[in-house]
Amino acid sequence: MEQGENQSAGSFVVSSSDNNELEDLPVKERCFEQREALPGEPRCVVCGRYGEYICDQTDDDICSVECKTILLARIAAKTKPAVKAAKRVNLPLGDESFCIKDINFPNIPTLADSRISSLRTKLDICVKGDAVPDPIMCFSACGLPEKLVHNLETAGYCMPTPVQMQVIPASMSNRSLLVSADTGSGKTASFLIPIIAHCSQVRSQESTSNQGPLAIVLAPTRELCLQVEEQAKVLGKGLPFKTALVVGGDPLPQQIYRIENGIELIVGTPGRLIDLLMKHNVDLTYVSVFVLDEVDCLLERGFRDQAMQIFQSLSQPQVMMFSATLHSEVEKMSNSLAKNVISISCGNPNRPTKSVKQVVIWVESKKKKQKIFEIMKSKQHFKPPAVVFVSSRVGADLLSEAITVATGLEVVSIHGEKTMKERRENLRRFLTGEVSVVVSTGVLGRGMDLLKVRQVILFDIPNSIDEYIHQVGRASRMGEEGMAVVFVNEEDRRIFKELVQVLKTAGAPIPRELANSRYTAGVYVGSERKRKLSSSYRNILSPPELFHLVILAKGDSNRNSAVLLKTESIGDFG
Ligand SMILES: Nc1ncnc2c1ncn2[C@@H]1O[C@H](COP(=O)(O)OP(=O)(O)OP(=O)(O)O)[C@@H](O)[C@H]1O
Repeated sequence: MEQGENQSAGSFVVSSSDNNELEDLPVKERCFEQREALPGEPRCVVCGRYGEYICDQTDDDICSVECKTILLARIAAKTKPAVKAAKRVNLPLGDESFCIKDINFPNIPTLADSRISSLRTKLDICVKGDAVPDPIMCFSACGLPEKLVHNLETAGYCMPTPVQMQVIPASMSNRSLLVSADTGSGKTASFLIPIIAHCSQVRSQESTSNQGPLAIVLAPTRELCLQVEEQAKVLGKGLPFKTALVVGGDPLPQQIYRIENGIELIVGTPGRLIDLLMKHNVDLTYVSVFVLDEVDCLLERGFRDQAMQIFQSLSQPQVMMFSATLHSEVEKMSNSLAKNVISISCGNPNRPTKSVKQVVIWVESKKKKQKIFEIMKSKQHFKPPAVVFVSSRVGADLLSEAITVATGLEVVSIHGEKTMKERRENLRRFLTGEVSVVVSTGVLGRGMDLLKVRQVILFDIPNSIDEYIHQVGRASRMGEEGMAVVFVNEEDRRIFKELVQVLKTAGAPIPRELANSRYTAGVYVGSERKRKLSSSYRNILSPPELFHLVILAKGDSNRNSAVLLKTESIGDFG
């Protein structure tokens, strides 16, 4: 069972599917003993066979001890390439030019407190806590290793995003953090950059032979762990920084082997990590950074006990907690995990990112399939690649097959009952554009950076408004415009109130049935932005593609006197 799947779980236990049949296979000695790689699987960089484990001295996939030896010999023979000096970002002088503390240039005067707070306001950053470090404006401003700055440039990260501007210096001053920022705003790099800097600094100074992990990142799904580890490898390339991925469905012996051979960062799901820690003695003495990505989810019933168990096996680490949705309960819990926590909030957390247009359609359950077929057959409304979210595993399989039959589109599904191999392969096919639609349960709902996706369809609305915010957020990364089409009907009444509030704040059209429902009683659905709302409505829905849509007259709190904007002609979405 994973985050976002519609099965009552009770407490999370390591399921048997977490330990698949491959687990007991030993590491291959010889190259010929290894099997051929299937499409999408990692390949050995030496012979091209299945890359069963990763060579500990590099980040490359390797099939066997034999190929590892060849690879290391090749590396040793090569001369070290020259490292290009990191480019400095030259900020223009004048009113809009800020110079924040730069350890490379200690003589440059820094901003007065009032300018710092005005800078934070401009960047939409709010901070709470004692002695919060000033934001940085460029990556080279806080003593990151040159190689890391180079890797950031190579990855196309020219400037930090607002959340990174504040989180990186705060984290590098060893403070524990609770961070909320929009979906797709760069939270992952904001914790990976300080972790990589810390690990490579420790390793380059260390006199002991300790090779145990220095940092742990927990995330609720395997796919998210995979993605975070992948990003860590890209940003930490060429530094004394190695990672281990500890997720269910992948063989445990390889994960243990990798950790035993010395790594700096473990990225894992709580269940599998506990499993590994119980079966194998891993020295956690030197773990000084503990990250909870999607912390609100990790501190929910089901994950909380395991996350706490892992936390308790560490000795007072710096704790960094991240999510696009945070509430006071998590804030209270975060204070029990660490002292003197800094709270950082960027942009518009607890709301869907502004760059996604929300289009909510009232559709009765038995008509949902027909509606999604119509959308996917419409050149005007279907904007692939698209992610369709459903509430159950069976539903994901059935719907993906049904879409293929009805539209001819090739569709894959991803959910917790599939093997890790199938999940990896389906995700790869989707991300490489081989298939244009993926139907998923909540396992792709949080944290997944599905870069090209600009459309999500919430076929089943999730159980909570927080999951709604995360799922809608898959349609936009770094402020790119996207669209979320949301099917709603009476069965979703548990979420009506919050949904109406969210739609209202975004200036999104509210279907008449939703606005008039008795379950939205008490929520003022009138809008002070009628004109703006109407025009945004027209942008999305040029006739004849009209919903049953109401927009209340300005200042009119009587929901029954709603002004009904065109209900007669119902087009593709109707
Ligand atoms: N400084 C930067 N410059 C350019 N691109 C960046 C920068 N930082 C992050 N990105 C890119 O922005 C995208 C979104 O980042 P990320 O996945 O970390 O968002 P997030 O805030 O964790 O979102 P979510 O809440 O959905 O998990 C990624 O593709 C990432 O590579």
